[in-house]
Amino acid sequence: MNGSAPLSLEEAQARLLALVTPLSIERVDIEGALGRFLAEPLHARRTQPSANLSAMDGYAVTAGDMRGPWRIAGESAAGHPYVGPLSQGEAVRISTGAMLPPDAAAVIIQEDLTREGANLILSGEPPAPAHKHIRHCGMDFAQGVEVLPAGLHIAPAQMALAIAAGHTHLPVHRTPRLTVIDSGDELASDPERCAPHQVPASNGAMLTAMARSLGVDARRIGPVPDTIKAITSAFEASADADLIVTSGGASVGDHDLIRPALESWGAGIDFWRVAIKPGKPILVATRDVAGRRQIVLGLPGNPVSSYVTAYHFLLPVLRAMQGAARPLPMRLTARLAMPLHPSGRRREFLRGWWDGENVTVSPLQDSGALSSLAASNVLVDRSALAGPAQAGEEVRIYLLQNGGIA
Ligand SMILES: Nc1nc2c(c(=O)[nH]1)N[C@H]1C(S)=C(S)[C@@H](COP(=O)(O)OP(=O)(O)OC[C@H]3O[C@@H](n4cnc5c(N)ncnc54)[C@H](O)[C@@H]3O)O[C@H]1N2
Ligand code: MOO
Repeated sequence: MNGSAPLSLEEAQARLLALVTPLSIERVDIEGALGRFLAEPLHARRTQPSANLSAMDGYAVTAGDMRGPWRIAGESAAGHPYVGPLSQGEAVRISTGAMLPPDAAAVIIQEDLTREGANLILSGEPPAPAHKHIRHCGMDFAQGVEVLPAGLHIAPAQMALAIAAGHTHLPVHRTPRLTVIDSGDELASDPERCAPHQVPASNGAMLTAMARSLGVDARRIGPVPDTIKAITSAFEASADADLIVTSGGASVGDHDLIRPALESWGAGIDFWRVAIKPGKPILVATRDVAGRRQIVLGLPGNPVSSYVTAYHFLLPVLRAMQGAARPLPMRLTARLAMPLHPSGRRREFLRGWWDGENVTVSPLQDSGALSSLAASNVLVDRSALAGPAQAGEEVRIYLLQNGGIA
């Protein structure tokens, strides 16, 4: 394993996602489905709008009767339709969202009309085409059509559509159970009591928080000392987890014990090392027991390496377990606000700030520097062995917000 070459990011992501089977399907209350992924295509239970409606405030008139004058026959307000017949020479006062009387064929907006007692005179222009201000029955969707595909992320707009389509519950995949293990003798669980040879165990909380943003049921173990026995015990205590994430101990030092602990626990290592900076020593392992698969992600301990690998691997695998059709973050294009030095032998993800147009790369790119990560909203994607880049050149970026998915 030590001798094999690091995988590319895309190869490694594909190998990890190929290990995933989406979790079982359950039906949950629609608000509880927010942030999750639709497990089956959703069909409309009703037609929207379910009648012809006015899109403007004005007056409804019959076909071929666009010049007036008209006599005002009644009113159709939202929720209170006009039920009587409507003849040529008559108009019905109508508000936005109100049902069009069955005999009406046009709505003239009130700005184009003048009211004189019970009569109405055209003072502006009639609508062209005549049906311009009418929202026709089924304009949004018809009963029975697919309104949302399986695998879609359920955000507020998708939730609203599902409600409008007549649903109170949605099919989603069960949320993954995740265990996050901090490992390292130098880790202090209390940041207020941290000796100079120690470091606060910030990765566990950070990784748990990233996972919880996907609604995942995450729990933490540790900090766990650097012994194979202690790490193996932490794996054994994670028997119910679908996914186990470790941070630290993934590299090549004498105290980097995640790989031997995985082997002693009976897990098989699928791959170790990806040609990215930060994040090279990431590993992926699996343990299949009684027809159930547990996936282990061993993330590097450096805080920014942990974050970047969680962004590219942990969040995608959690989305895939929840049935996401597009589990990977999306890449956008931006312009550099400043020149960049040539890059090294690994593809690099540089912390930066994107103002919506230009991106400024942080001068501090050490993989231990949380300060520049916390001041960033994007990762700039630099290919391996890229030459110098000039200000104004296009670069690819990943948005950190919302894990980089829309
Ligand atoms: N000779 C080599 N040394 C290293 C290599 C290499 O290829 N050859 N790779 C380097 C790279 S790249 C990385 S990334 C690191 C990752 O190493 P580990 O995953 O073994 O991480 P640790 O050594 O345990 O810790 C690194 C660093 O991060 C701090 N840390 C660890 N856990 C936490 C935590 N839960 N919260 C906050 N900070 C944490 C730890 O104290 C260390 O400072 O290896 C390089 N070495
Ligand atoms: O991959 Mo390490 O994450 O360069 O610091």
